[in-house]
Amino acid sequence: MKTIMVIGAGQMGGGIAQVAAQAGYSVILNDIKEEFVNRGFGIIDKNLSRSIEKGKLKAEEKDLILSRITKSITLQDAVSADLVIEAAIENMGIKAQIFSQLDVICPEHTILSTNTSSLPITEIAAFTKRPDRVIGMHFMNPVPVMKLVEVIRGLATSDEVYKTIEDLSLKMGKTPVEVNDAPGFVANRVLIPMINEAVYTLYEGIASVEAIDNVMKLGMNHPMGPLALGDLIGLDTVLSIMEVLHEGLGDKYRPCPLLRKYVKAGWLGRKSGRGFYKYDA
Ligand SMILES: CC(=O)CC(=O)SCCNC(=O)CCNC(=O)[C@H](O)C(C)(C)COP(=O)(O)OP(=O)(O)OC[C@H]1O[C@@H](n2cnc3c(N)ncnc32)[C@H](O)[C@@H]1OP(=O)(O)O
Ligand SMILES: NC(=O)C1=CN([C@@H]2O[C@H](COP(=O)(O)OP(=O)(O)OC[C@H]3O[C@@H](n4cnc5c(N)ncnc54)[C@H](OP(=O)(O)O)[C@@H]3O)[C@@H](O)[C@H]2O)C=CC1
Repeated sequence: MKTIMVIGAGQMGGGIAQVAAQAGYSVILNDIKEEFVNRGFGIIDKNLSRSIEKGKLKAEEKDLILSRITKSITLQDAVSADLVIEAAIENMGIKAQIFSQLDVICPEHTILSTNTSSLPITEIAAFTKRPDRVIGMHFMNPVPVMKLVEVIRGLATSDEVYKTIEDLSLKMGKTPVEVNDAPGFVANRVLIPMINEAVYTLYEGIASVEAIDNVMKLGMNHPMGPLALGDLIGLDTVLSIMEVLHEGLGDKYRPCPLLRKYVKAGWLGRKSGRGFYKYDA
């Protein structure tokens, strides 16, 4: 495998492109508009500069890593990809469109993977004529820091494709863990209801934002509180995942009305400058 195309240059796509380039792969970073690709590229540049300041990376290595990343605003560029990692927004309609187009554009050998945080891999695979070459590759946020990749087979995913993705995850410095194709997989089936429950405690006036986060940080040794973590993930993404859990697993996964309200207000967390906390632009 030589060339990896990453679709979606948001916080996840940017992070995935960075670790793939650091692992020595040629990377095509794609988004729908040039300004989004440039924004993703800029964050990678900043992350690498920070690593240089900390003495963890040599200055010349940064240029080499960046030179491996090509910017793209057309899906047609997937024609030269051996692997695609899709990290566009958490929306089945958009993913369906992307996968059906990729299936036409990509050569036969290309593996199509998705970083979806909750949507069924089998359903995404069914939008292609190569379901055996479709797989879930679920990175955690922030990608350069977090070790886990959940690897999720669809019903038809081949053993060869699974093994390739497992090996690639290791080459990217990650630890792959195999999980089954079910709503939210493992990570988000366990994590996101906790965040939703924290929003309910706020909604019901049980404690303030800071108090809720302090309880979980100081009481459970979590590196950040659940509301701050919701802001980091993106409240639109948290809501989308809760909706998938609710639909697939029943009423106990009902999204908190306050979460819906924040998303409707455009308070999406760090990426929009406001969520449960306020952030500098
Ligand atoms: C929704 C899904 O589908 C699945 C998910 O991803 S769920 C979310 C999973 N992620 C988590 O749970 C994250 C929980 N939080 C944490 O682990 C930590 O708070 C954190 C790593 C985000 C920040 O750690 P911290 O100690 O508070 O801050 P800080 O000292 O600034 O950063 C620690 C390191 O991470 C790096 N870092 C922090 N944020 C970063 C980012 N966005 N990109 C790259 N590197 C980052 C820092 O540079 C620093 O690196 P060094 O160790 O090399 O110095
Ligand atoms: N946030 C998280 O903690 C995690 C998220 N994920 C998953 O990763 C994926 C991306 O999430 P995240 O990076 O947080 O989201 P972001 O909103 O940060 O980024 C998504 C990017 O995809 C772009 N995009 C939208 N539609 C298309 C399209 N048709 N083609 C190409 N690019 C498109 C968006 O552009 P625009 O800005 O115009 O919408 C945006 O730049 C989602 O599936 C999410 O569930 C997985 C693990 C963790």
